[in-house]
Amino acid sequence: MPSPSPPPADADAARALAIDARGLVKRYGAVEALRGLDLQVPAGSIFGLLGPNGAGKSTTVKILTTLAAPTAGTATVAGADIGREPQVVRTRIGVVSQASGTDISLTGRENLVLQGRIHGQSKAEAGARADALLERMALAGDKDRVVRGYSGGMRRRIDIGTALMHAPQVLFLDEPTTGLDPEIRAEMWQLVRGLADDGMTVLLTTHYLEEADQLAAELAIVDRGRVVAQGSPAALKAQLQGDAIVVELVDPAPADVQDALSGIVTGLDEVTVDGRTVRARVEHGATATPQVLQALETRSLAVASITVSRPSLDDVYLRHTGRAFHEADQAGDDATATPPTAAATAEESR
Ligand SMILES: Nc1ncnc2c1ncn2[C@@H]1O[C@H](COP(=O)(O)OP(=O)(O)OP(=O)(O)O)[C@@H](O)[C@H]1O
Repeated sequence: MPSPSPPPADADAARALAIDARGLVKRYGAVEALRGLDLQVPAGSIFGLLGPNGAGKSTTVKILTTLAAPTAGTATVAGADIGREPQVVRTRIGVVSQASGTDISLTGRENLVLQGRIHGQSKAEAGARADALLERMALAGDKDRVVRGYSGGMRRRIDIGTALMHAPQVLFLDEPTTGLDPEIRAEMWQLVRGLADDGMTVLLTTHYLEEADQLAAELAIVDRGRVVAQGSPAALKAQLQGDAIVVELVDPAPADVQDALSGIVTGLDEVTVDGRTVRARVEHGATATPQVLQALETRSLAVASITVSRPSLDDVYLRHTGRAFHEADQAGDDATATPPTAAATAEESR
């Protein structure tokens, strides 16, 4: 006999999913951009897709927005199957890519109205919706100026307004704040939060850890074509016990520095070395700091600085990929490379 309210067999069954991707694979010739990517995005919230350059974020978005077909795997977006119902998917999604689709020779309002007309709206309907969105995007005062004269932040807002003209259920935002200064970035975050407050699902790709931390209710860390961790930023950080300890040495660290520290400092874990930087996890940062300093001094290794901090998303990334995020981001990832082991260091991504 089934119980009146059985617990869900699968946590995903208990929440409505705006995006449900299973086993996505994408090969470009010999390059395997996606290697079996799974992604479950709850409806009505901001979801961050976080990963360094080349991790596979853009490829994932291209597939989910029906611009590219997966080599293998399936996905539904806003309840429609990307393979069987691509037209339906397209009517239910809005896409803001890094390359703006806005016509800079038209006014802000003309761009939005044009988009509405393309989606089959009457002139009056498109005009009314454009005005409401321009108000929402804080562009009402500039709506009759040509976009060529807009600032970077204003252009980004016009791009978002244009993508919202047909009232999509899911909005894809690809690196929405790249190139914007911090003040404008904060304004953009407010705007995106407002969209989710109104029930829209926002899939945000970013390589800014802080952006993912601030904005995303939940995020997936993508590394070399796979999701290696998914959860709320707080939950992902909470999985890491203890403190992060980072030592900057004056000279490059010798290869055996890990052994030197692990043997002497109690409770030291996950030691990685990257040039002059030594990172580790410790149970109690305050207790371990003098021990670390002493161990390094015994080896005549001069210390430039030492910091102890609570786990950050950088630490989460390091835990799941074996590499520091900024290193992987700068290097770009080689999708054909062998995935690293947990003990791998940033050296591998070079
Ligand atoms: N059309 C293509 N042909 C060949 N290789 C490709 C193509 N598109 C992407 N790739 C490769 O697939 C991998 C994933 O690329 P993708 O653009 O999805 O990464 P990303 O995480 O979005 O990075 P970025 O932030 O730089 O856009 C990379 O190794 C990239 O070089």
